Amino acid sequence: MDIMKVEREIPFLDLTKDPKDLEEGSDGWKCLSKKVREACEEYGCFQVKYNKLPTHLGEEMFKASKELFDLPDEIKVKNLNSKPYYGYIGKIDAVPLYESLGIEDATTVDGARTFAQQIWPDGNPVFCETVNSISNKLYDLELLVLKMVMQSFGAEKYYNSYVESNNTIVRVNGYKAPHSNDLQMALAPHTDNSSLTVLCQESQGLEVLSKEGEWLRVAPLPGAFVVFVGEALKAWSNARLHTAKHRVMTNGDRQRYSFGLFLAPKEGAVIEIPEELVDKEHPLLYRPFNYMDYLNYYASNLHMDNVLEVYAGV
Ligand SMILES: O=C(O)CCC(=O)C(=O)O
Ligand SMILES: [Fe+2]
Repeated sequence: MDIMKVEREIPFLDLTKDPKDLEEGSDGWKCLSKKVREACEEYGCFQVKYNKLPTHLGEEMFKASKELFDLPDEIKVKNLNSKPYYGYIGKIDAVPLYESLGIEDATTVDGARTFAQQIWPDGNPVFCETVNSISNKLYDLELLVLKMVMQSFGAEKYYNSYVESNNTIVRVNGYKAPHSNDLQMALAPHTDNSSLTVLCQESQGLEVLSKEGEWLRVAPLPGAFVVFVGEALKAWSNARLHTAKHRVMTNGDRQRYSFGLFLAPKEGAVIEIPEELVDKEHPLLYRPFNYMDYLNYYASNLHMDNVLEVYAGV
């Protein structure tokens, strides 16, 4: 008899089951918070179903993404930003299929407009509307995850100031078709530098490295999102939370699209581990550090593994 190999998967959490689960302090909420924290500790990520986000919004976003990536290169490169990883990324020899654009403060009307005016002479109001609505929903989901994690660490008093010291950036990713049957590395393994990332992939390709060193495929479930812990929140948590390396592998003749909302510390924000997360079993691992200085250090040391440990480790 054949023994079927069951593929391991990252945790899946359904937030749409019972509306009471999302009532802060309810039993359902406490139970979900525990699961969220455990997923962030063990995997550094999880898939989640979240009903505040109607599927048509995701479809509109993918349609807009396709139009964006069909534009000539000389237009796309107009998406400039002085901060590293906030603007156009592409034409990288190691990952020639990958292209990405960044929309800073995508939750605000001004943020979406600033981006759209870089790309379209008329500022594409329809695109702005789509980006604003979707990023606000994804932002709500990130805040929910952040609150659950902080509460379960008994560190909820830091929630408001943490939220205030962060802003958002949407990255829209396009991967050219590899035109090969063999899987190609479309995006190299990395961890995100954000506090949290919520990602939506239109088609398969995303893989996550487990703590056991196994690449786990993440299936694109309809209406589901992938939440990743980023280096900023890992640092804040005194490395109680894990950051998972992930990559994109593609083959065939189809382009691939994804987009993500990154919650990340603002310019000037300092990451400092709260005393609630330091004890005998969890000695202090990082000194307080300026996030943007860390990000610039990261950008100029791309060959380095464990940049956070090197930059801020004590
Ligand atoms: O396209 C994907 O599925 C992954 C994108 C990603 O990891 C990123 O933008 O940081
Ligand atoms: Fe990523």
